[in-house]
Formats: sequence, C-alpha cells, structure tokens
Amino acid sequence: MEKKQNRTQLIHAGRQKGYTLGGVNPVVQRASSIIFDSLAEKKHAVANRHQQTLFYGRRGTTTHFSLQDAMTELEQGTGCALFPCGAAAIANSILAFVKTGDHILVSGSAYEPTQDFCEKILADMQIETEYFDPLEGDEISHRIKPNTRIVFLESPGSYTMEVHDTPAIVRAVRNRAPDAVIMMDNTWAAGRLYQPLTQGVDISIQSGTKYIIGHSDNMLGTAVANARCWPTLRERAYLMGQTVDPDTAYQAARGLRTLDVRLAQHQENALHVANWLNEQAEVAKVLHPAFTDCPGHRYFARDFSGSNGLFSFVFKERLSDTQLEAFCDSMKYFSMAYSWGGYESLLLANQPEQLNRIRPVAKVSFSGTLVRLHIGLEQVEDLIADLAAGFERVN
Ligand SMILES: Cc1ncc(COP(=O)(O)O)c(CNNC(=O)CNC(=O)c2ccccc2[N+](=O)[O-])c1O
Repeated sequence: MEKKQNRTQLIHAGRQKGYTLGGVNPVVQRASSIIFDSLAEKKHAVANRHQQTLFYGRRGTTTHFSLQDAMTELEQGTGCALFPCGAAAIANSILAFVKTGDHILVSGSAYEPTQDFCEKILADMQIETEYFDPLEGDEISHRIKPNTRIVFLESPGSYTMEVHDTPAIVRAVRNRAPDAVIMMDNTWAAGRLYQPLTQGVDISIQSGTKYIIGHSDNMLGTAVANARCWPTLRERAYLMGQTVDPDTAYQAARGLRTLDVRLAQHQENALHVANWLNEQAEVAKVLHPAFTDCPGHRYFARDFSGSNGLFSFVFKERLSDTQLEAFCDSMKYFSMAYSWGGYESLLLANQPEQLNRIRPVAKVSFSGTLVRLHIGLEQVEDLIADLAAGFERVN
C-alpha cells in the first residue's frame, strides 16, 4: 500500500533529533572538513560516506541529510540528490546515465533550457535526442530504439500544460527498453500534487527554486531516485561536484513546512482567476490542467491530487508588440519575471511562433498570444482587476 501523502508528513519529515539537536528545525551545519577523533572513526566514515555519515562537506552535513530525508519521503523514493538549481538537477541526472552513442526521448513540451542542454551539450557528445508529443502514451513505444537510454518527461508541460499519461508511457518503455531510465521534471507538482515514482518513474526532478523554496529568494535542484537508480545518481552527482550550501538546504526544508498550505491557496486563487478568464471575450482558451478541455486533463484528474498557481491562457488574437506592451507593462500586481512558485503573481507572454520554435513536435494549435500566469497569494479580486485593466489597455 503506498504511503498516504498528508500535511502531517510535511510538518515532521526530516526533523529527527539527530538533525535538530533538540530544537524544532534542523541545525545549519556549515563544513568543508569533518574532524575524526580516531583512525577507527575515520575508517567508519570512509566506509559509510555514501549513506549520510559526516565525511566531507561535499557529501553533505546534517542540514543536507535532513532535507534529503524529507524530499525522499515526500516523493516516495530511496534517496535525494541536491543541486544548485533545477537546470543542474536536470543536466546531471541525464549525464549520470548516458554515454556517447545513446538515444534519449524527451517530451516536446519540456522546459526550453532542458531542450537546449540536449541540443547543445548532449549533441556534442554524440548523444541523439528525439522529441515526442507530450500526449503520446503507448504510441511512444514506436520511438524506442535498442540504444534508447533515457525517457525524459515533464508534466504538465512548460507553458502549454499538457499532462502525460505517465502509466502508459512507463508500460511502453518497460516493455521495449526495461533498462532505460525514466525521469520526470516534476517541478509543477512540487512532489506534493503528484509522486511519479509511485507510477513507475525512476527519478523525480524538481527546480526547488519554485514552490519548495517558495519565496523567490533562492535556487535549488532536487532529484529523488528509486532503489534501482539511486546509487548511480548519488555517486555520479558527487563526482560531478554537485553540492548545495547548507543555508539553502535549511531554507528549502523550512519551505516544505508551509508547502501544503501555500499550494492550497495558490490553487484556490488560480482557479478563481482561470474561471474568470474563461468568460472573457479576449480569451480563446485557458490552459489549466484542472479544466476539462486542457490537453491530458483526464490524466491530471486521475493522477494528481490538486493544482497550483501556474497556468496559461491564450488570447483570441496575436497581440502586436504595442498591444503586448500595453498589456504587460502597466500591471499593478503581476510582475514580469522568469521563474515562478513564490508568493507573488507573475506573468510571461509568448507569441505562438516563439513557442513553436521550442516545440520540435506537437506544434501549438492556436494563433493567439499565450500568457503564462503564476497566481500568487494576493487578494484574488485585486489580481482579476489587474487583468481586466490589462484587457482594457489592449482593446
Ligand atoms: C519546469 C522547470 N524545470 C526546470 C527549471 C529550471 O530550474 P532553475 O531555474 O532552478 O534552474 C525551470 C525554471 N523555470 N523558469 C521559467 O519558467 C522562466 N524561464 C524560462 O522559461 C526560460 C525560457 C527560456 C530561456 C531561459 C529561461 N529561463 O528560465 O532562464 C522550470 O520551469
């Protein structure tokens, strides 16, 4: 029986006394050198350096161990590797399992820098990347080759919000390439709204920068692996020198304690705004996984326990540069900025041709301007008024 996710888990995960020393929160242990009082102690540390025994700063301190335990429990895995940002978690998780001559499959709606990493760095290593339609399920089996080593998922997809039929993809891959590593960028769900490892995915990756840190004031990457993949991920991330400072690790563990209540408020506010947008004359479509007409909605309804603040909408028209400036530049509460998952509301606009440039397969079917919103914790009426004023400026 899978462990039930619940709020109590997030309040208590990673807070054993060995990490808190009697306080409520884990201590912040800053260290490079760890002192051994005896040769026997040093020998024990060397033999156990891979399993949360203090050995050397790069292997982590009690602060890291606390966060790793909490993330592993949240995502229901065997172990958690920590990285300086989400892009590092993605790149190093892929590099841990590929070699020259391999073929990898990547979702066609994966985050643009993920695709750039494949096109620029993996290509130079003679590793072939093939993109698949994010809505492919069993059909993905036709893309699997004898040298397919990784299948990289991201659900919902960046900007266009397609939800994968992950169990169908897992079945197809396990059937045709049982040794392939299936990894998912699970940033949108924050490990809380969806646990891909419970559906046969091997590694769940997050930009902890988003909802885990939760306040737009630090960057972090996490990758939680199952028993099959954890030893390789752990040792290769270490060999690649991947480490996180203990203060960031502490901040992330602290973010976990309010993750659930923050996500619940983001969800409530976002659904309110999304339903309002769905009634506006300027809007052609709202791309919110909880909406029945969002691509893959039925998989969202089956596999996810809720939604967050991030979704997109499409204007009926492709806004001109002047109209786009009029809409974006004078918002009172929506800021224009990269990233998301903090307490503030954000917006980023993309023209359909810009999106299609990063969609090698499954080109977008709309011609209007797409705006991705991150709905923050503000009073939702203020956010709606801000957007309504933006529509007025465009008309
Ligand atoms: C799903 C997902 N997965 C990984 C990362 C990277 O995380 P990191 O920012 O912690 O490295 C992210 C980061 N998110 N950033 C954004 O959504 C905004 N920025 C972009 O979309 C973007 C697009 C094109 C080129 C560069 C960027 N950018 O983030 O710099 C992510 O959304």
